[in-house]
Amino acid sequence: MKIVILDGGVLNPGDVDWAPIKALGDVTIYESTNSDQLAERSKGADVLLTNKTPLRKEDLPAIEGVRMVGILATGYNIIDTEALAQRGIPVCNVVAYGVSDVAQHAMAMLLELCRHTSLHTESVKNGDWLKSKQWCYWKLPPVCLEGLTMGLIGFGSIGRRMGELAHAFGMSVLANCRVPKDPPTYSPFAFATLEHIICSSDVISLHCPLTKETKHIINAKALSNMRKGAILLNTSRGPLVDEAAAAAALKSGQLSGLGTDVLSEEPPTADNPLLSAPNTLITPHIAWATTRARQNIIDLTAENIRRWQSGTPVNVVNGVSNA
Ligand SMILES: NC(=O)C1=CN([C@@H]2O[C@H](COP(=O)(O)OP(=O)(O)OC[C@H]3O[C@@H](n4cnc5c(N)ncnc54)[C@H](O)[C@@H]3O)[C@@H](O)[C@H]2O)C=CC1
Ligand SMILES: O=C(O)C(=O)CO
Repeated sequence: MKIVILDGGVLNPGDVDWAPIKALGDVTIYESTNSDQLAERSKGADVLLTNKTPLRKEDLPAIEGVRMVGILATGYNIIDTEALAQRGIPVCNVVAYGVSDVAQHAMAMLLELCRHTSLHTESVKNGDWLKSKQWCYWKLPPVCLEGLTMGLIGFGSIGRRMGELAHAFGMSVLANCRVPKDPPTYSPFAFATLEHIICSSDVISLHCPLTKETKHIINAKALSNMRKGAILLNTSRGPLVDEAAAAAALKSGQLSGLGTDVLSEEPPTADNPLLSAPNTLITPHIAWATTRARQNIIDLTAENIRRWQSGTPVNVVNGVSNA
């Protein structure tokens, strides 16, 4: 079996082990691949693996002969899954490889937005404490999470873990997802409509996939309906948020902070409005990138390929059960 990894460079710069995938056949690993290189590199491949290299309808002729596509990630918005389904090509993603990893990243941004540790460390190192007339000073008062409400949009693997972390910090938790079921045992917790979450949460954290329905789920209207001074967290996908509207809300104080690990374009262009927005933390899509989570992706992808090969595919996101 010939397996081609189109963009293995980010997933494995050398600190995790491709062995579980290499054990399955003849594996070729490319750092990254652009659309012009797709046809040549996919030639003869049975399995194509991509992390963020798009596979759109117009790319289908270039991947003629490929029998299975694996995404080295959970989110699969870079792939036209329907077009691949029409060709009978199953697309499998990696589920729950780094649930705590992503939730902890969202929580790290929330804590930084509430406790301002970097802001104050920078101020102290710049000499402000030496010059202070008082034994203590602050540039912004710290905020305590206990008693506040966390609104989760998306309550799958990561959203649920985020709910547990929020609960551990003494927050009430509201959650919205497509099919509300299996409520957690902690309290206070409630499933809620999107509208209710928008207007009743102190912190809103996004954990749903990017789809036609969720694009700009946080738009100017949603932002204006939020509590004054709410905090927004996005570790899912950049286009869930209308970035121009979010930047305006940060400038006006309608949002008191934004923590985002993702942007609408990655890498961003210099004119992205969030790059200059106040009270905004931006990390370069690294919530998933612990070594343990990246090794999990490799191990679970190998299992996806094995299951597909044996005729009992799992984690198929486009309904094609065999090829
Ligand atoms: N920043 C990073 O490094 C990472 C980001 N992600 C992103 O996080 C997202 C969530 O991951 P998981 O929790 O593992 O996925 P999951 O599939 O377990 O959960 C997704 C949840 O979103 C809900 N959902 C779907 N459409 C919705 C809608 N229109 N409105 C409200 N809820 C909706 C589903 O019902 C489900 O509860 C992924 O789709 C991916 O985009 C995932 C891993 C790493
Ligand atoms: O797994 C995902 O969806 C990520 O965003 C990391 O690649």
